[in-house]
Amino acid sequence: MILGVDIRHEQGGFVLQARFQSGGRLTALFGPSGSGKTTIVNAIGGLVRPEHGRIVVQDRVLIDTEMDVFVPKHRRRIGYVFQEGRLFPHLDVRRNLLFGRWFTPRRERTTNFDHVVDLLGIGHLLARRPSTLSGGEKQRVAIGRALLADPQLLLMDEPLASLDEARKAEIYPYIERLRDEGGVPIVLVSHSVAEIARLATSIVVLSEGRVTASGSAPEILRHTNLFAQAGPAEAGALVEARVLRHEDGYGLTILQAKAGPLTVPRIDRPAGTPLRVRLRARDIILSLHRPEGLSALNVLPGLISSIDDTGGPSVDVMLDCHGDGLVARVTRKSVSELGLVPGLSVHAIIKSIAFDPEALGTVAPQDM
Ligand SMILES: Nc1ncnc2c1ncn2[C@@H]1O[C@H](COP(=O)(O)OP(=O)(O)OP(=O)(O)O)[C@@H](O)[C@H]1O
Repeated sequence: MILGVDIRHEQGGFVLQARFQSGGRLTALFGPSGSGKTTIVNAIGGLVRPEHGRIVVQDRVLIDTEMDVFVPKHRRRIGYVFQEGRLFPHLDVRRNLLFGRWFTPRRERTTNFDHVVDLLGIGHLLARRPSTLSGGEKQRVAIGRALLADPQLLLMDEPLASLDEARKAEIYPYIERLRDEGGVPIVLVSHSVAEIARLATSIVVLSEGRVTASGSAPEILRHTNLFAQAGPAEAGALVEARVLRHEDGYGLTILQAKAGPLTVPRIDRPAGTPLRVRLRARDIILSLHRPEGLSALNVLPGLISSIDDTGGPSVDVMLDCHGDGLVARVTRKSVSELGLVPGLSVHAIIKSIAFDPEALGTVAPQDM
């Protein structure tokens, strides 16, 4: 277990009572404003002292109120990356990066400077002052500074929230590399389902100070009702696929997933690249028979594994498509008229343009 949190804390009229464990390399904390995400991050980092409970990071107990253990902030070895990078304006990038090390005892400094610079692609920025960097570059430097302090855990509290979509897209691949090659587990606070679909290996969903769900990213994202606040059907399945080939004449790429081949708008990655793809529940329709004469390019056969009926007009139908878990959001009327029940074989139909390009990320093969 990388992270174990079981705390109770009151502040103002707000009661946080959060309990979860995560073994994921990137754990996303997701929930509406005021649900307690930052309070949890601050409790892990030592900025908030919870009244009751226990926090364990990489088998090290940071807080245990029953045992009277409270490791002070500066002894925790927790890295922080804030929404605005908080770099020192009077120091160049190299000195900003090295600043991270000053608080780490010499014998514990194991992170290699050049490796971090390379991982984050900031070698060409070393002599520059923060005021001359773009928002995305500043965040990459802030991440590097936190990493060079040799943390046991990296806390990122909405690190991309102040960036526009283009800057976010520029920084995602670096966070993916950090997740897959950085060797430091990450806790990321995010409001965006697309962002966590792309980056998270584990997800903790919070609501009003309580954990409403936690588990692996593919498992949690399939339950669309957990993400109701982000839009009626923002959630969907995460599947792992590889780039099979490109059809340049049509501007398309064919991916291979366990569920079958998937045709998507062209992705500029070489054949063989592993990717995670988010298939939103609202973009999938179901058919009892293999359709013919249909313009949609993706038709995946599968079995209904369960039906999530939360009482509203739409229902989430969980599918097992040769080992890939998909979810389709259909009307309650369709469930009844088509006679959809667990065990029935169906065809999932997805338009190729329905893939969420924002959520298309690379994935380490052992991830999913
Ligand atoms: N120092 C404090 N004193 C009193 N109440 C506080 C304090 N800090 C936060 N709160 C309250 O605790 C609740 C949880 O806040 P928190 O910042 O953890 O939420 P959040 O999920 O991170 O929200 P956001 O997404 O808006 O950042 C809120 O109701 C907030 O008003």
